Amino acid sequence: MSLTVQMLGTGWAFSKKYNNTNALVQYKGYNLLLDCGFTAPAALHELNIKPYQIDGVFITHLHADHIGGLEEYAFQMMYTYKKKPVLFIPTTLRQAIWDYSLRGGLENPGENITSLEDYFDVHEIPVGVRTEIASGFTLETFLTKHIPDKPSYAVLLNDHFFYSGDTCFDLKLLNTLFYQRNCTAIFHDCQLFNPETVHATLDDLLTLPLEMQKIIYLMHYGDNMENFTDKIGQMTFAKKHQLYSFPLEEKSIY
Ligand SMILES: O=c1ccn([C@@H]2O[C@@H]3COP(=O)(O)O[C@H]3[C@H]2O)c(=O)[nH]1
Ligand SMILES: [Zn+2]
Ligand SMILES: [Zn+2]
Repeated sequence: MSLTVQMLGTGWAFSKKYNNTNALVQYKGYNLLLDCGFTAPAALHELNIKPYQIDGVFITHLHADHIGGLEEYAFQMMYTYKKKPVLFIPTTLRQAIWDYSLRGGLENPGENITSLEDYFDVHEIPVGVRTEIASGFTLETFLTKHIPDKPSYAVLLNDHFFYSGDTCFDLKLLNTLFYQRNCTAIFHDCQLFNPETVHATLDDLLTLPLEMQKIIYLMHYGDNMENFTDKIGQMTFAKKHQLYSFPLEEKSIY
């Protein structure tokens, strides 16, 4: 079986060219959306993908380029398609995503709509626990070094496909993924300028061994990406809308 990835966008938070870095991952017929930023509804429309074709959404953290499209998604699914979508949310983000991000727009006391569960079939994901989200499809989260005291998570699918979300350079995690967990694909955020702020810089990623670079796909990059196409070593720039396919063995938590 293969896992396929299609990036709805590959840009940084302020990109005006590449959309938000959000990904549609398909495995055994299950469509998982990794993050749903403010450009995601338009990006899905660009790909002629309807909201109801998504089987579940996973959220890495609460920045708008990762959750800003959830209000439209929630309203569309409730009022247009009359379906309750699945939301996979790291346990530590479950209350905050409602109280501090979605409640203002989604709460409707007059209709007794007062919680995240009124819109979503909510599945909390405990960090570091390999969780089966669909038959043979497992998801495991890692706390990333992004904004101090604001939890942000990376995700590992079926032990082999890693998606960084937003993180600073974390050599220890990358070594664990590559040498111990035998990762075969690493989609990683990449800040094209120095010094490091709250994302891994290209210069830091270029210090990685070449055999690791060969499986790294760079995303969450600036609009000046085209100035760097010959400056990324053995790594690859992930491109918006391109389909990437990775063979995966079946995984179960049993
Ligand atoms: O301490 C901070 C907090 C934020 N920021 C910027 O705001 C952006 C928010 O989305 P993002 O996480 O994709 O990227 C972040 C950075 O571009 C920053 O440079 N330093
Ligand atoms: Zn971001
Ligand atoms: Zn962020």
